[in-house]
Amino acid sequence: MSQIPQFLVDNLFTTSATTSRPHITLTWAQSLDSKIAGPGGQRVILSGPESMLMTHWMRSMHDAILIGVNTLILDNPRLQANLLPPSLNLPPPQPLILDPKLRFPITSRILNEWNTKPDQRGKTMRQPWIICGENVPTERVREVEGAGARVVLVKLDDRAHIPPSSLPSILTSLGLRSVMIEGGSRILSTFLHCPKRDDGSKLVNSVVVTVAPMFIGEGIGVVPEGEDVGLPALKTVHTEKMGKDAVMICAVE
Ligand SMILES: NC(=O)C1=CN([C@@H]2O[C@H](COP(=O)(O)OP(=O)(O)OC[C@H]3O[C@@H](n4cnc5c(N)ncnc54)[C@H](OP(=O)(O)O)[C@@H]3O)[C@@H](O)[C@H]2O)C=CC1
Ligand SMILES: Nc1nc(O)c(N)c(N[C@@H]2O[C@H](COP(=O)(O)O)[C@@H](O)[C@H]2O)n1
Repeated sequence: MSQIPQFLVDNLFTTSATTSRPHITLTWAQSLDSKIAGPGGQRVILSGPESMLMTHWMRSMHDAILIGVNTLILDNPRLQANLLPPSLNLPPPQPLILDPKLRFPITSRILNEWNTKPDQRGKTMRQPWIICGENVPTERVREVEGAGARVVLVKLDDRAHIPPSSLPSILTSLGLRSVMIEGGSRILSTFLHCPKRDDGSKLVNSVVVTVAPMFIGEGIGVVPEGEDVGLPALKTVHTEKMGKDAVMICAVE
């Protein structure tokens, strides 16, 4: 797969997005028993090589990739599109971490890569941007910025979370036209439960799910236990077999 899979081009419409109306894609890989990780949040490789590569193409189609701070802590990801051919010189996606209390570990791999590979900046990686509550102590903000990340202060909701409805305006203020939200469970749940943007329009534009033919058993569900009520209806837009996996592109109704 040396170019973007055509079914993504045909069904995601990220290129028509603008900074004033950013495109939001929610995506994850799950087992047949609807788990995204093992016991205690242990990372599980669900995607086969073909669907993992497809995920990296999707990363490169969006201006930004977003995860929750627990995923950053548990998986220690790089959030790059490093499976794509380097010769294509595709602009790397902007990593965003939703981290209300600024728990971001400055020893994380994503920051280490940024600090130790200056020649790769803007080529294969971008500086991690951490979105946190405006009540975080200034000394902590300085510590994280001093370690090399950018900290973006935003208003929190009454649960001390970054309100999903406000993400579009945060993206607009950061000059980003599209975001691919990769998880984890709590982030997926709050975005799925929040139908509208602050301006009243639909929050999530696309949902892309990789289903791997395996059972995890005990583990982390797509949404946390007890939060599987009140989820929106989805409409299948396209289904594609990728190696051993099935990939579904859906729209929120
Ligand atoms: N298979 C897959 O595709 C993927 C699997 N995963 C898995 O998901 C697991 C982690 O999921 P989970 O523990 O739920 O953590 P998340 O990654 O969803 O992070 C949750 C944290 O994000 C912060 N947060 C900020 N804004 C919000 C908001 N609006 N709603 C909810 N939380 C918000 C909170 O931090 P605070 O508590 O500090 O307030 C919260 O505890 C890992 O095991 C990882 O392996 C992750 C991504 C993809
Ligand atoms: N698409 C997909 N398939 C899986 O099997 C996964 N476990 C994940 N996890 C997500 O990818 C992140 C790690 O990616 P990198 O190491 O940075 O390439 C991880 O944090 C999850 O967001 N995704």
